[in-house]
Amino acid sequence: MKTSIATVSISGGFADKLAAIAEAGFDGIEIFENDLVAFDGSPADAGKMARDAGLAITLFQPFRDFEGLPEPQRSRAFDRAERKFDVMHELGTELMLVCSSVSPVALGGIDRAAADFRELGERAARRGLRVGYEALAWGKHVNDHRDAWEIVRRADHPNIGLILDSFHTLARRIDVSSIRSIPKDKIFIVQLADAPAIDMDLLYWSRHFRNMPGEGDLPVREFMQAVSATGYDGYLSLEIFNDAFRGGAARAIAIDGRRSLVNLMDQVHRAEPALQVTLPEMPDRVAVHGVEFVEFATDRAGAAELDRFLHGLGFGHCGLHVSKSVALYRQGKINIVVNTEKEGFAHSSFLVHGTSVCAIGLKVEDAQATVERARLLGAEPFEQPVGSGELLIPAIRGVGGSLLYFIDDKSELSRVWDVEFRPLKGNAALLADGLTRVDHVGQTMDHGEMLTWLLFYTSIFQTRKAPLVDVIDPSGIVRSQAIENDDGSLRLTLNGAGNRRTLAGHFIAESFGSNVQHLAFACDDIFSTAAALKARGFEPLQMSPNYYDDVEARFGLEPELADRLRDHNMLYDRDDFGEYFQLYAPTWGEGFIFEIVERRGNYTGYGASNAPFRIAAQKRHMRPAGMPRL
Ligand SMILES: O=C(O)c1ccc(O)c(O)c1
Ligand SMILES: [Mg+2]
Repeated sequence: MKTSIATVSISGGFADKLAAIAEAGFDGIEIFENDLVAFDGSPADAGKMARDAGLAITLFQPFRDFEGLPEPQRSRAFDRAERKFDVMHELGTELMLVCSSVSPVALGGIDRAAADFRELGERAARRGLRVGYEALAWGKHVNDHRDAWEIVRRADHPNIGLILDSFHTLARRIDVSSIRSIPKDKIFIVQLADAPAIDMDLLYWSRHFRNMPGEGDLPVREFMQAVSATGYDGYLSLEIFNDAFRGGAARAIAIDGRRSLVNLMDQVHRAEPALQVTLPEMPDRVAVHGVEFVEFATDRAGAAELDRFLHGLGFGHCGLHVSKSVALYRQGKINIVVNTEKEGFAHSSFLVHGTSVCAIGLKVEDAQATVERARLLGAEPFEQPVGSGELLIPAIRGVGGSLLYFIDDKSELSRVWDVEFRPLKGNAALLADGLTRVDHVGQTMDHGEMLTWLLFYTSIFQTRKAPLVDVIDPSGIVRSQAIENDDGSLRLTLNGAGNRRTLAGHFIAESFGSNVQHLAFACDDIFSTAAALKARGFEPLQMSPNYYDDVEARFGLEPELADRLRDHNMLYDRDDFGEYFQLYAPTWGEGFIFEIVERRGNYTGYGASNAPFRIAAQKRHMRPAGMPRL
């Protein structure tokens, strides 16, 4: 697989773009003309910089409004092309992209366009160059790759070929099987982009909302299967026009890009094994069986606070690490690890973020395979020295530099609790209020990071994304993207904060970066859990009385149920598949959220419709009178 990316896809100046692209492991770049025009060296300098960075220049683009012109515009277009051929010569690239004309004076006619391309092919051949033709989805006469291919076919010139761009084909829902019969030698390059399913003007959609394959909703894999069926094995070149990427972190976006291509071709290979795909052997996306543990990093004072809080939720302090200052709290299948070591990863994490979740442990089908796949997708494996008698738990870096550890049943990793912890007898049995497992983990991040982590989780694990949901905070919108596996044993929510005054934004600002903000625990009978917690002195987050009047009216609830909800400060939601009950603890620290939920039937959501009211309640709780408004 040969990978390339258009310079428009990455933020920064030309040198920044090159550095990020090269570091992410791409083989080449497409030079978007504006990036060259903005660059303050010669085209030869730009070409040298790219080659010095180890990058081929795979394409120079775009050349616009060429075909179908009447005279005198036609002759001028050829003159313009010759000027750009000069630039390409200096740059050191041999392929130019001509996109279909949007000129109001352009005339239609496949043969007219074919004749123009034949002549352009002659001129390109004299210079040792090639020209590829791409159908823009909004082209005036040509907006379908099948028409562009017919023009290229009739131009019948070795230096004229077709350029396929997944966006233009898929945005118009053009049948991709039409690609399979195109001779591979006539496909000069393949551009790839995905996009979220939004109903809008094609040009605007393309120029602002494209994203990496796998980050959007277009069937890019099917498109790429059709391309691969031709035998095409040239560059796969990302061409991503996206407002957020233009302002994003160049290195992170480049890594996402490379990850998206490896994942895409792996998916293509698995969907249609007969296709020739050159990729290193890699394990398939790994099945996850749940959250095995959540680890907090803190100090002694923080640990004492957490201890009180966890006891209040019915967790028993039931284990001590054999050699480290690490405590284990348990309830049902939930393991909470509290790490107060004075060195190592957890301690560094505590110094940066304060008391916070520094790691999540996932139960997976195969821990080694997970790290191997993640590594091939550009994730960062993590290792630190382990003490004698401890297990080396495979791990990678996740959101905000935190860790994802992997436990499986295949190896001795499954015995980690017995091997690494001395039981504290008695405590566990005393407590336990019916919490069974982690229902979901909410990770809060800047809005611009959401696609990065969406691709991270969906490319490494057998998971899929749920529809994006807007969570309405009184101070702004927080976008929430759930990622789930089929049996619901893994549910993650990525919450993207747009500003610092939302509860999510405040949390990122105060804890210095993206992190787990929200832990939701499942139970089987939330009313009995609520009663048991109450008996222990647990005081839930106080909801406004108006909420209960509204929820009763909205769902037509029986008055008794509404009263029970009100008595327990419980929240309620319902969808076509089931019901959802939520009980919140008061916010902890700078907005950390513990929640208890019960799903009845097959409720699919996370209570987004309750979010405005619960966030308002949380903010009231966090802002004692006289404190500045959040
Ligand atoms: O938006 C455009 O104009 C444009 C230009 C060149 C391309 O390759 C493309 O896909 C779109
Ligand atoms: Mg394109």
